[in-house]
Amino acid sequence: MDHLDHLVRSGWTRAGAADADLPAHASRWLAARTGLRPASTPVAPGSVAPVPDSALPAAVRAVLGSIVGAEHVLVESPDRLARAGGLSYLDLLRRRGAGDLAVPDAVVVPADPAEVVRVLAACAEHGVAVVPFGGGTSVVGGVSALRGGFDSVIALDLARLDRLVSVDPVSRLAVFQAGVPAPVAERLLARHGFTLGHFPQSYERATIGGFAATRSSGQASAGYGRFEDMVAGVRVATPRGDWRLGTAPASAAGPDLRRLVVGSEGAFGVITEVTLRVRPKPVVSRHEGFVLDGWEAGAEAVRALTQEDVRGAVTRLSDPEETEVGFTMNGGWKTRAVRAYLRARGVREPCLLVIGWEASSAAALRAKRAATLKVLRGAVRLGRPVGEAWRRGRFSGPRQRDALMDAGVCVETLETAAHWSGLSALRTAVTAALTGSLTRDGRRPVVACHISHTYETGASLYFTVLVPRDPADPVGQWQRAKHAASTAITTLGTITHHHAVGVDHAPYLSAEIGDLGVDVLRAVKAELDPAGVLNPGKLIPGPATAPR
Ligand SMILES: Cc1cc2nc3c(=O)[nH]c(=O)nc-3n(C[C@H](O)[C@H](O)[C@H](O)COP(=O)(O)OP(=O)(O)OC[C@H]3O[C@@H](n4cnc5c(N)ncnc54)[C@H](O)[C@@H]3O)c2cc1C
Repeated sequence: MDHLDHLVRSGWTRAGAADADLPAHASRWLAARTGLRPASTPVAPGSVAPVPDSALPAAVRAVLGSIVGAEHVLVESPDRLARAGGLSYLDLLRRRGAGDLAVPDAVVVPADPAEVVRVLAACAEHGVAVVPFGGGTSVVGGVSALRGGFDSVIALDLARLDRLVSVDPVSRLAVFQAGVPAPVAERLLARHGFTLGHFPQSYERATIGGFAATRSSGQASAGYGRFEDMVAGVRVATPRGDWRLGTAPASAAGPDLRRLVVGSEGAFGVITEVTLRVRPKPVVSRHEGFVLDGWEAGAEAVRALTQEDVRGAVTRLSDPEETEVGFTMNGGWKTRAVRAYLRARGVREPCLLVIGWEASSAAALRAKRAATLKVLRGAVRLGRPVGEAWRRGRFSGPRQRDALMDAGVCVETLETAAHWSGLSALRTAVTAALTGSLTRDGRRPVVACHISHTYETGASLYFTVLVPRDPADPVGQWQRAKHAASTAITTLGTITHHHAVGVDHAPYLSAEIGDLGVDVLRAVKAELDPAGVLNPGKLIPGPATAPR
């Protein structure tokens, strides 16, 4: 299956680090700033993980083959290794040979929703754990092949559920099968003049079903909303049968059960179709860069833009550290000129703000932009080149992860959100927790942060961490830092704004939703998945969810 080959990977890109080398000036800066030394050699590059023999009994394999076709039950090592986890730093480390890697016993690739229902019924009957697998971009352990209490586990790859089922241009609705990757969805919608407007950084790989299962949020969320806001209906396969929800634009028929499915991370059922609200494709767009002096001024400006409803579809504020990292990674005479200009304007702590407007006409865009500029009177304008450079590179950040890992860097991200009144305290606490945990033996972390999803009442915070890898304990180094950050987050914000719970956040869930909330999730799971085969160890805290 050609389209799955790229999933056998040690990194984000097909070619690994070769896709995005680390420029020499960036390596020099990292060495000076973090203490990175050439001695910080990478763990073995490439996929060196051992693949155990498949534990799936031959009789069960035959049953699954009778449902999806024997050729769609894959048991070869590369196919299984390809679905052994997602794309977190720890996932990538494990594929490079550090720590234990959970490998599924088989990959089952059904063709349609009916086959998914039958596969789930068979797995429930035979006691086989099922890990739904979309694009495999989870960064929280969501696609780790955990068995729970079962002897075997399959990855249920949704790649063949790849159709745009229908478009209703009058109601502006489109029904997609769950395995459609985001770029394909956009291409299919463009033929009808529509867009979803959902562009997370994982856009190039993630799927419609994965977005719905994780309550994803894209870079243009200020204009188009979170993915859950786009979901008008869902079709879900459960071990107890097919379930469809969402028949009208609004309803008072009891609690909104779609909300129970969206964000259920494959623990309640497998989403097979999603009905999505679509929007006319914008005719014009424009991205510009601005600089505010200091985090507080920047956050205040973003709050004003949001609460006065004049932000762009993209509204993204970097803190001083992230702005500095961006300047340094770019390098070159243009960056030097920008720095000199900002100094001349008296800016001491530059915070880059990128605004992207979209509209159906040039006049409408001009009006939107004018309203934004009125609120941004105190900002230094850097103009289109800076904004458009961000737009061009908006999916390329992850490519540099491979090169950074090869250079011996621990590189990872985490995210949270809080109300405006508590946002800066949350940023300070998480930065301090990460810095405190990772400053060791001459290693000094870079902890950078940005706001990229804004709401009337608050915003998300997204942290990027760079620190020389601890060669003695690379896995433990990040686990301790993540635990420190998560502990700080539980008192001030949400444990996850858009990455979902997976394995990594499950131990912190009850602090947010209460033990009663966890019991409600357990009760729903028991009803929909009585045998407990669906994605064990994910979402719902339990013995399998100790911090990784
Ligand atoms: C570099 C990088 C950047 C990222 N940027 C963003 C971002 O900007 N915004 C954002 O929201 N997220 C981001 N993510 C996280 C990730 O891309 C999202 O969680 C995405 O929604 C996952 O989609 P996927 O198809 O890859 O799902 P997968 O990773 O395959 O699965 C995610 C979870 O959902 C379950 N699942 C998948 N499909 C289904 C289904 N059809 N039915 C039921 N359960 C299912 C899986 O079992 C798993 O628990 C990023 C990840 C990476 C690696």
